[in-house]
Formats: sequence, C-alpha cells, structure tokens
Amino acid sequence: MSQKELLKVENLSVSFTGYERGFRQIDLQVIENLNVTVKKGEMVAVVGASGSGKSLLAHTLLGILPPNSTACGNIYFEGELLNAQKINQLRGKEIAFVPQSVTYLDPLKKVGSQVRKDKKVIESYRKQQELFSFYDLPAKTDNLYPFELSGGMARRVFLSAAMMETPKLIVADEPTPGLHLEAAKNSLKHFREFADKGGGVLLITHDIELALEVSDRIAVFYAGTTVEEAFASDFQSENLLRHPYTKALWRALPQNGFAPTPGVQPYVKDKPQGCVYAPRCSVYSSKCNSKIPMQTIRNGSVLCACAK
Ligand SMILES: Nc1ncnc2c1ncn2[C@@H]1O[C@H](COP(=O)(O)OP(=O)(O)OP(=O)(O)O)[C@@H](O)[C@H]1O
Ligand code: NI
Repeated sequence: MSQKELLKVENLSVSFTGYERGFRQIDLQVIENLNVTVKKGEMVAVVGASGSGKSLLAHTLLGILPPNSTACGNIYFEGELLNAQKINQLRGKEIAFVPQSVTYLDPLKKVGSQVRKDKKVIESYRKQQELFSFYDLPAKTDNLYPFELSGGMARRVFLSAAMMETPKLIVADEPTPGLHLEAAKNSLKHFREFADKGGGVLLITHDIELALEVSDRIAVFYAGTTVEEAFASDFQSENLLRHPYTKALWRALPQNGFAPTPGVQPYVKDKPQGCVYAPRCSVYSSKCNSKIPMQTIRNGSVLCACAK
C-alpha cells in the first residue's frame, strides 16, 4: 500500500440475513468485491444508482451496519488493517461522518449539545459557535431541536458536527440535497479545502456534475460492486472512460444530451452470474458470462471484460 493512501477498501462484501416466507433463513449479498481508495489530499466521489451500495459502504466504514449484516474484506486506514474495535475508536474522531438522513440526530436533544457531543467545556462551545458562524447557521440554532431545522440547516449542522474534532477522513453521504445550488457548492468547497489541507474526503452523491467540479477521482458503483475508478478529468470525453455503465452515466449528463439508458439495475437476488451490467450492456459478448477480473487501464480501474 502506498504511503499516501489514507483509506483503502479492498474486496468488501456485505450480506444481510433475512427470512423468506417468514421461516427460511437466507443470506442476501448486497455488496460484493467493492474497492475504493482515498489518498491524503484527495476527494473521491462515489456515484451510482440508488441501491448500488453507497450508503452501506459509508456505514461499514463507520461501524454502524445493522446487526443482521456481515461484512468481509479488508479496510486499511493509514496503512493499518482495521477491525471493529479500531473502527469504533476512529468514528467521530479521525473518521467523521456526514449522514444521508436527518434521522441521525436525536429528536429529543437540542442541536448545540449534539454537535458538542455533550461536552460542557468552554473550548467546545467556542469551536461550535465558530463552526455555526462559518456555515452561516444563526446563533439560535444552538437551542433548536432537530425538527425545527430546515433541510439545508440540518446539512450544515452535520458539517459542523463533522468538523468538531480534527478528522483525517470525512465520509459524506449525500451532503447536498435540500441545499440550494449556491449552498451545495459552498459545502463542497469546504470539503475541497479540507482535502487541499491534506485530509481525505469520500463524497457519496447522485450529483455527478457537482462531483466533477470538486473531486479528483470518481468511483462508480453498480449493483453492489465497483465497476470503475476514474479520474474526474476522464469525464471530459466519453472515450477516456472505461466501463459501459460509466459511459452511460456520461451520456445522461445534461451537457452530453441527457440520454437515458434502457433497463434497470438488477435486484440482489437476480444478479447475473458474470458481469452485473451484462443485461443492459451494448457491448455484451459471451465472455461477460464468466467471472470478470478488475483491470487497470490508463491508471484507472475497470470491471469489464471488453474495456479498452
Ligand atoms: N437493513 C437492510 N437489510 C437488507 N437489505 C438492505 C438493508 N439496508 C440496505 N439494504 C440493501 O442494500 C442495497 C444497497 O443499499 P444502500 O443504502 O447502500 O444504497 P445506496 O447506493 O446508498 O442508495 P441511495 O442512492 O438510494 O441512497 C440495497 O439493495 C438495499 O435494498
Ligand atoms: Ni444511500
């Protein structure tokens, strides 16, 4: 592992135990062979369809997966292989989380004390006030309950909470919905500045256009796996991209014609044997039916037997 790698997720799999027709126990493998790396000073955006495993990756990194789930694979942080205990130590300190849902706040506790994590020392009050003013949150926000926050305020409260300690990595799950464009750009700018100072950011987002403006690299998820890790600059031209799904995302961007791709991502139980994208792929061939190895092309990685 290179010295500069802050986070390396290697062959992550996550499965859930459920019950079919109420009594037969089944294991649903929702994430399989997922890989992503964030270097120091880098902002990596994770994009992909709804249900492709983006939030589960974040929850694995924070050690907050539900009890009926099992995660396998290797997660390295600053070169050290993490276990559950180490993840718990890092959470909220060296690894900060900006969650997707406002329900992460305790509805019965005032916002200020949640951001301060109940610390009653002057230093915590001072830092919290500084952060609230930095994120343009009115001073009274301190005394509000979560239900009194607008969607945009809640996101900025999450950002403040993430910055209370001095994290090395920020994992942000959809930090921009509910913000108007300017505020969304501003919060991404804060992440960019954090990365420029040597931190790492893993930004989960549906907004590829915004992600391209601020990120260094883009990890593309599909049906629970990483199909491509590309440079943001590769999105300047379809030919620089490696995977047919990434190319389809590129064609769906407004500046490239908004072209829709027919078909839908397969449900966990209906995933095909070989390439997960095969049923929708325009360059499908028989070699896509066997196991596909990850390849490196033009310094990016791709999970496609036909990629050039
Ligand atoms: N508690 C659970 N039990 C069973 N399956 C789950 C559970 N949580 C998530 N999943 C499944 O895992 C898959 C990935 O979910 P995840 O929330 O990571 O998607 P996502 O990429 O974050 O989607 P979105 O863009 O909508 O937030 C989905 O197919 C989902 O149905
Ligand atoms: Ni999600």
